[in-house]
Amino acid sequence: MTDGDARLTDICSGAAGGKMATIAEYYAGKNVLITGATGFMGKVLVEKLLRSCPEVKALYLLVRPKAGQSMQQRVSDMMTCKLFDRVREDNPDFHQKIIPISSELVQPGLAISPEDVEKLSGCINIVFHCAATIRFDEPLKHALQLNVIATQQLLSLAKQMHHLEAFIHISTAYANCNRKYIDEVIYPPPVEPKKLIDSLEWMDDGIVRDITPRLIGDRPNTYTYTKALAEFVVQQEQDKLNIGIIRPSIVGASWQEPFPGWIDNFNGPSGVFIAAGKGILRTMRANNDAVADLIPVDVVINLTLAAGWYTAVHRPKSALVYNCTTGGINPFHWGEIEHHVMSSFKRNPLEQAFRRPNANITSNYLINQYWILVSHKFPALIYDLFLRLSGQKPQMMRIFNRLHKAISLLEYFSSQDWEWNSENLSMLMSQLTPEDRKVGRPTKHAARLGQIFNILQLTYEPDC
Ligand SMILES: CCCCCCCCCCCCCCCCCC(=O)SCCNC(=O)CCNC(=O)[C@H](O)C(C)(C)COP(=O)(O)OP(=O)(O)OC[C@H]1O[C@@H](n2cnc3c(N)ncnc32)[C@H](O)[C@@H]1OP(=O)(O)O
Ligand SMILES: NC(=O)C1=CN([C@@H]2O[C@H](COP(=O)(O)OP(=O)(O)OC[C@H]3O[C@@H](n4cnc5c(N)ncnc54)[C@H](OP(=O)(O)O)[C@@H]3O)[C@@H](O)[C@H]2O)C=CC1
Repeated sequence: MTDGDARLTDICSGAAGGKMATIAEYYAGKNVLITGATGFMGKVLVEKLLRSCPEVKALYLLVRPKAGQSMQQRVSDMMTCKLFDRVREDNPDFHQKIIPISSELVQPGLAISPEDVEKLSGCINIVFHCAATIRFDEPLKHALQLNVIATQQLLSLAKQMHHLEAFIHISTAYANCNRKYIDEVIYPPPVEPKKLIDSLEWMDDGIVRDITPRLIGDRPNTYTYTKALAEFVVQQEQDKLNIGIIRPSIVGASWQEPFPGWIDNFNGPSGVFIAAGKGILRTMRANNDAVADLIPVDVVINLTLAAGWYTAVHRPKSALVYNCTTGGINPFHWGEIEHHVMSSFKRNPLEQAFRRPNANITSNYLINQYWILVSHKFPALIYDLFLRLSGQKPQMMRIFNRLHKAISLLEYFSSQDWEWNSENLSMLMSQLTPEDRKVGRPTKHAARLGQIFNILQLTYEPDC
């Protein structure tokens, strides 16, 4: 076991002997309900609970059938991933603790059978709500359905749970990105969610599309808008439930757990890095000096489990919000990221690159447009011409069009920075042992090493 492993295990075992139940002791014998368990963060949460809190009683996962696969098949496939190798080594029968429950979150009653509702009501102790649509181009009606209405329905189910001790909602640090300084409070919603839900119900998709920019106002997309509304609906239940809200910033590959560099998607910066490494992306609008608030997924999940424990044990009077960000502690800037990414790919080139990697960021709109023309569109045209002449189907312009759409949605986040207060996070850390604290909040050196790991040692499991 490495030094890092020992410390990361301690976050769940409270090795320094706190007065109250340690985190692993707390989760022992508990039944946990998780939504979004097949997603990026959900999988890491399931793995971490099974590995570091081995006495947990059972994990009930709300899963839908998808792409012709039953929910059981999807969960079985997920458990064969490399991500679960360490759990498998420790306990080959770990799958016995996983109980998939069929659920489609955008259906009435979450499409959970009455028998399952009864079962969950009688046994669940902690709920982790991770499911959401994280697409920046999601039509408002669907984003509202999943991020807000499904959250309301899950809260209704939670209120029926006789032994519920904590409800942990995963939000995003960017739910209030229309503000420059973001405190650990729930801000008044841009609109009363009920009024919006009632009005959108009768509108057809075309009308909703037309009024979406007016509704979302100074937020960049339907994702951040609906996540802000979701926080408000969660807060409405704070008198009846013990609630914790986690707001991670940009979640990247794992720093250490269960091994460095694990990721299952090309969302956000990861897709940009790969496009740069392949020599496709040569220019992007980003501010060199703006903070790149990246946080490794394992750090977010450690905090999430710690927040579940704290919420259940301390039962705070009102919902506690945890801004789970790195900028205030270990500021890392987009300019530095560019430098690390490019030097990593120069030392370790990716296979089958389109061109030699050479990406630059600029905050200047016109300079960026110039390089898009010269370094993206012109080479794509030439390459497509070559493909046509050699009897093949042109494809490069199509790839660039998709890339331009993706980066146009991301530029809002790379061109400015935000300041997040993280007092509740500090308070939570102070409740942990000194060793645990090091783990939950990486040192400056570790955070930078984490970034380099994330770039050099990515283990993509896209079909996991
Ligand atoms: C050189 C150094 C440069 C340094 C500067 C870097 C700056 C980066 C700045 C990033 C800032 C990100 C901020 C995020 C903040 C919010 C965090 C959260 O709360 S929530 C979390 C944040 N949420 C998000 O990040 C969601 C953002 N993503 C979206 O909204 C959509 O994916 C889409 C609209 C971009 C594309 O829609 P659509 O055209 O329908 O396409 P599909 O979705 O169906 O995917 C098609 C294929 O493209 C792949 N791919 C996906 N994304 C990217 C990418 N960024 N790029 C490249 N590729 C990408 C995808 O894997 C798939 O591959 P395959 O299976 O075909 O092989
Ligand atoms: N990734 C990031 O950078 C950040 C994420 N967050 C938040 O963290 C949470 C998890 O994000 P992440 O893991 O990245 O997202 P993913 O897109 O990887 O996972 C989303 C999960 O939600 C499930 N889901 C979506 N629609 C439905 C539905 N109709 N019924 C049932 N389940 C559904 C998906 O299931 P299925 O497999 O069936 O599609 C999947 O398990 C979200 O709340 C997000 O807002 C916050 C900050 C940053």
